[in-house]
Amino acid sequence: MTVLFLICVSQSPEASVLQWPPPLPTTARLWDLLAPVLVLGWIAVHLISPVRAITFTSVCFSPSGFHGLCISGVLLMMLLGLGAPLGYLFELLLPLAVCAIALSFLFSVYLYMRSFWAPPDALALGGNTGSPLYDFFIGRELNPRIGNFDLKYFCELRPGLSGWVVINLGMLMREVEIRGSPSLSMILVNSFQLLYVADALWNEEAILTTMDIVHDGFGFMLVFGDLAWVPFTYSLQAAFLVMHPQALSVLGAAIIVALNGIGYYIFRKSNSQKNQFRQDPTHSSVARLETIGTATGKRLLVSGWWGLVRHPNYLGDLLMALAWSLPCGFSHLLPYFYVIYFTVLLIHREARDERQCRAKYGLAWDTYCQHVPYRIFPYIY
Ligand SMILES: NC(=O)C1=CN([C@@H]2O[C@H](COP(=O)(O)OP(=O)(O)OC[C@H]3O[C@@H](n4cnc5c(N)ncnc54)[C@H](OP(=O)(O)O)[C@@H]3O)[C@@H](O)[C@H]2O)C=CC1
Ligand SMILES: CC(C)CCC[C@@H](C)[C@H]1CC=C2C3=C(CC[C@@]21C)[C@@]1(C)CC[C@H](O)C(C)(C)[C@@H]1CC3
Repeated sequence: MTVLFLICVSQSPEASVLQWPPPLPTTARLWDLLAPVLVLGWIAVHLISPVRAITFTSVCFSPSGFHGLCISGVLLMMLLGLGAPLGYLFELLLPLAVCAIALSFLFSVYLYMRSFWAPPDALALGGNTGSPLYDFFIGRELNPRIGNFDLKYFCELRPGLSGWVVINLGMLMREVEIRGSPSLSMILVNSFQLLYVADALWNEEAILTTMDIVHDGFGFMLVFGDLAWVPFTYSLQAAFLVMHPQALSVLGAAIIVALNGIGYYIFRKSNSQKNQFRQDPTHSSVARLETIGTATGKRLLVSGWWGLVRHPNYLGDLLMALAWSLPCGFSHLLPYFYVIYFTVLLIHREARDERQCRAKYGLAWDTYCQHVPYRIFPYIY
């Protein structure tokens, strides 16, 4: 409901989340036969670049999600060259979201059912409370696979993230149809988010160490998050700009580009530093960093990016989130939905990670917290 509501708001003239009565869609606007064809076709395209089974010691990628993004990009350019009306995605947003939500629900039912045949060691700790509704939501099985095809890993990145980029491009094309050329704001939003998605797919294997893959079950929350929430709510700024053009000065644009650049730099450098340290602590780029030992044998970084705050990667991500909203001006709250939601998500995620690390590392974690007292924002939080 939230996804559909937000799309409706973004397409309404007022674009106000508080407007009353809310801009409800007619049933005709919710359905288009093209939508299920596109959603299923999109998933099928991404199945062509398959993911093999993942164990946390050996991973076979063939080919990478980044190649998948490039192939999708080339296909899209060819379609555009042939005159495909990509701008029609604007009108299709609601039907596409309805299909993605329905698909997420059906797929989660399948995951829930099949989990009863999974061996006990394949189940996730959190998703097996015995309460059917809760377990369905959180997910009972940790890494469900068909043969050696890992369903969670496949859904986490590829269809949703590249779907997000295509929707953004569709919004840009719609703007070109309406106004003759894309606005500076639309170009910035498209470029920033394309960079973010390309980065995620380029560094695809890094998600193997994220909480979602390591700890969480694969249930409705993650399926819906991956296949519906990400493509349809993360693209709200572009959808908003179609009907609500914004004047942006060159100086304003330069400041926003700088903010996104700084955010991306912190995000990428800190994530890469930790990944490198976890893969090979003797590597020259991390070998000189100060660390503390833990009872598990693993060490924790207390200098470099991870000595600045306990989650420098969240800090960078949040700066980028702000830079994606600013091109939409200050007249509406809707384009700031992402940065607000994301702040809540990351604060909650940080608290969850903190609990897990304290349980895992005990006293050593407390020592780390004394060395690095701030969680995400230096001297603030
Ligand atoms: N755009 C979006 O919607 C979302 C984006 N993200 C982004 O995903 C990225 C990954 O985030 P996430 O999976 O939450 O967690 P992190 O990548 O921050 O990983 C946390 C883990 O890192 C290890 N760690 C923590 N501190 C240290 C240290 N000092 N030295 C060495 N290792 C340490 C611990 O694992 P261990 O010790 O076991 O290695 C800890 O559990 C982030 O950049 C985040 O912003 C996340 C969620 C949503
Ligand atoms: C439906 C709920 C309101 C929230 C669901 C949460 C999910 C949308 C997010 C949980 C962790 C995510 C990650 C990314 C996207 C959002 C979800 C699925 C990520 C793929 C984005 C790109 C990053 O570079 C990343 C580090 C690869 C992210 C990994 C976690």
